[in-house]
Amino acid sequence: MSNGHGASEEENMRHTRKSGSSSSQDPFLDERANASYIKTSWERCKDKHRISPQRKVELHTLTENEIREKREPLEQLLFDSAPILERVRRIAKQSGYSVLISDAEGATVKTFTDSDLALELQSKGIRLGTLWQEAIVGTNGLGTCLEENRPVTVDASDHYSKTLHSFSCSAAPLIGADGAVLGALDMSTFASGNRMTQALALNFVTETADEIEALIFRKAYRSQYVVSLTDSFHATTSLIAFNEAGTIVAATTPALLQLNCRNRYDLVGKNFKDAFNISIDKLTEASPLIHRFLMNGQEYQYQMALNATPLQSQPRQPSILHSPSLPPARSALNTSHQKLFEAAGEDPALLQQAKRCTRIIDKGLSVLLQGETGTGKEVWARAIHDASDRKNKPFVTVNCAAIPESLIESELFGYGAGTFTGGLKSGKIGKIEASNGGTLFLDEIGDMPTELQARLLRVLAESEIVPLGEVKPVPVDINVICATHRDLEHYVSKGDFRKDLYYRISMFKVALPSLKDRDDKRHLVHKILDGLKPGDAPISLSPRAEEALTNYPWPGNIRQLKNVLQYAVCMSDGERIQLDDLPDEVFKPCDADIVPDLPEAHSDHPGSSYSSSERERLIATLEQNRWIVTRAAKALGVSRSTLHRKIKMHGLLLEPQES
Ligand SMILES: Nc1ncnc2c1ncn2[C@@H]1O[C@H](COP(=O)(O)OP(=O)(O)OP(=O)(O)O)[C@@H](O)[C@H]1O
Repeated sequence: MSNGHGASEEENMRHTRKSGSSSSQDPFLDERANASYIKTSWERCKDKHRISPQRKVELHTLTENEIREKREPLEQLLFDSAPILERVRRIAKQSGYSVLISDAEGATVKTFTDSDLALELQSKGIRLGTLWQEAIVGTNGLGTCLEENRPVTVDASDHYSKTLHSFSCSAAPLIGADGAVLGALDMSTFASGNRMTQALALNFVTETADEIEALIFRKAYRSQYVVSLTDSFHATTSLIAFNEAGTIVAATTPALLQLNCRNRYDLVGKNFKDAFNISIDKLTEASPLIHRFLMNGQEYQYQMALNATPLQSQPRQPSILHSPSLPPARSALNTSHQKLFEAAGEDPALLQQAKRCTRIIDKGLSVLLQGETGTGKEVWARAIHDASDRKNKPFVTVNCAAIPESLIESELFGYGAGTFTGGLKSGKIGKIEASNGGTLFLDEIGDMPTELQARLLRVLAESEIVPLGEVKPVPVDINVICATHRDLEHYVSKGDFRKDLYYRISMFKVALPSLKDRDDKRHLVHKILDGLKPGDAPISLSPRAEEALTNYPWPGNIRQLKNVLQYAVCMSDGERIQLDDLPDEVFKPCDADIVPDLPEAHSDHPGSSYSSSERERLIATLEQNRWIVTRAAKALGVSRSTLHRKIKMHGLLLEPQES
C-alpha cells in the first residue's frame, strides 16, 4: 500500500513504530537506537531535496481555503477521535507543548495551542496552515515522520535547517483502517536540551496514534470478526479482522509489529486458522484465551479475545430477498466488490447498477457518477477504485467547484520550480501526476472552466501532462472517474461543456438517486447509526423517531441523514433515540429547508423570492456557525462545495476563519 510518499509497503513496515520484540521498553533507549532516521533524512535533504543547511527556511502557510480543503479528508477521523484528542490537548497544555495534526502531505490542518508557550511558538511558525514537507523545510518532526512513515523525534540541532534549531518535535503517523497514512500527530515545544522529556513526548504521540488507529479500525471492521492480541505491554490496539470465510482482511500497525510482519500482506489475505493455528469455534467458545502459536518460525504467546458477534446489517426485507432480478448474494461475490455493494445498500435498482459496474472495472471505460449533493458519489468512486487493480495506488480527489478558477490549472497540472511568485520554490506536483497509476476523481466536473476542459481532454487522449512552466511532458497512467450534480447533457447542448470531453468521460454512467427515492431508507438509517457508535452497544431508535427519519424528504441526502444521526446520538440518552432527540427540521418538518441543488434557472437568478429566503437562511446558519463553512455545511446537510457555490451565488463574502 502506498503511503503517498513513494515508499513501498515493505519499506514502511521495516520502519517499526516501536522496536517490536527487540524493544528495550525504555523510550529513551529506543528513541536513540532509532535516531538513524535523522541521518537518513539529512542525506535526503542534501542529495534529493538539494537544500542547504545554512539556508534560512521560509515557512509556507496555506490560505484559509486551502486549509479547509486539506482538512476535509480528515474530518471523520477528527470527529471520531475527539475525546482522545481532548486528552492530548489537556496534557499538552499542562506541559508546554503545541499539538499539530497534519494531512498526509505535511500541511497543518488542526492545532491545539493552549499552552503558555503556544503564542510564542505560533509566531515562529508552529501554527495552523504551515507546510512541513521535508522537501521544503528539511528534517523536521511532521515532515520526517511522514517521509519515514514512523514516529520520530526531531530535537534542536537534529533539524536540518538552523532556522528550526530552537524547536523540539515528536510526531507519529495516523494510519487508516486499510493501512494508508492519513496524516500525522505532532507535539512541539521549544528545545530544552532534555532529550528524555522529548522521548516521553514521542512515546505519548505514538500511543495516541495507535489508539486512534484502533478506534478507526474497530469502526471500519465492526461487521467482521475482530481479535485483539494482548500481553502485558500492549493493551487493545493490536487488532486483526477476519471475515466469515476466515480470511484475514486487515490488521492494525501494533498487531503487525507485534508479530514481526515485514509488510501487511504477511498477514492480510491469509486464513486466520492457518496463520494462528486455532479454529474460530475454539476462540468463540472461550474468549479470551491464552494461546501459544508459531508464526514465521517464531513462537508467540498472547491472550486472544474475539469481539462479540459482529454487528450484522438489518435483516433484508423478505420481498427483496426473493426478488429474482437481484444480483447474487454478496457472500458469493468477489470480495473486492464488497464496498460497491455496500454503497448500493438494499435498493434493488442501485444493486443492479452496482452489478453492471463490476463488469466494467479494469476495462478502461470512464465512469460518470450523477446525483445530487450527498448521494454518495465519492463513496461510489472510492468503491470502484477499491474494486479495481489500482486499489493499492493513489486515489486523488479534485473538487472542481471548491478550488478557485485561477488555481484549478496549477492544482491539476502542477508547476515547475520558480514558475510563480508566491508559489513553492521547488515547484509543486499536480493532482494528475499525484494520481499516476491510480484513480483521479474529478468531483463537480461541470464546474471545470471551458479552457481547462480542452487540456483535460488532451491528457486523457495522450496520457501525458506538461506542468505549468515546464516543457517536458510527463507520462501518466490514470483512471478518471468524474462526478456531477448537474445535467451535463443540457450543459453540452447549451455549449457550456465540451461535447467531446463529455463523451470521453461518460462511457459508463451511474445515476445515484436522491435519498427520498431510495427503497432502503430504513436500512441506511440503521447502517449509518451502527457506524456512529464504534465499539459500544448499538443505539436503538424509537418507532416514532424511525418513522420521522424515513418520512423526511432529505434535501441534503445521505450526508444530511448522517449529520442528523450524529446530532441525535449526542442528544439521546446513549441507548435509544427518541423523536425529540432529532433536530427541528426532521422533528418539525414544516420548517423551510435549504434546497441544496436549486433548479438551474433559479441558480442563475439569485434575486428571485425563492432565493432570497434561501439567502436569509444561509446567512443565519453561517452566523450561527461563526462563518465556518465546514460547520455551516454540516448544519445544513450540504457539502462544502455546494455551500461555497451558494455563497458565491448569493454574493456573500466569507470572513477569515479560525480552525
Ligand atoms: N451508502 C452509504 N452508506 C453510508 N454512508 C454513505 C453512503 N453513501 C454516502 N454516505 C455518506 O454520505 C456522505 C456524503 O457522501 P459523498 O461525499 O460520497 O456524497 P457526494 O454525492 O460525493 O456529495 P457531494 O456531491 O456534495 O460531494 C459521506 O459522509 C458518506 O460517508
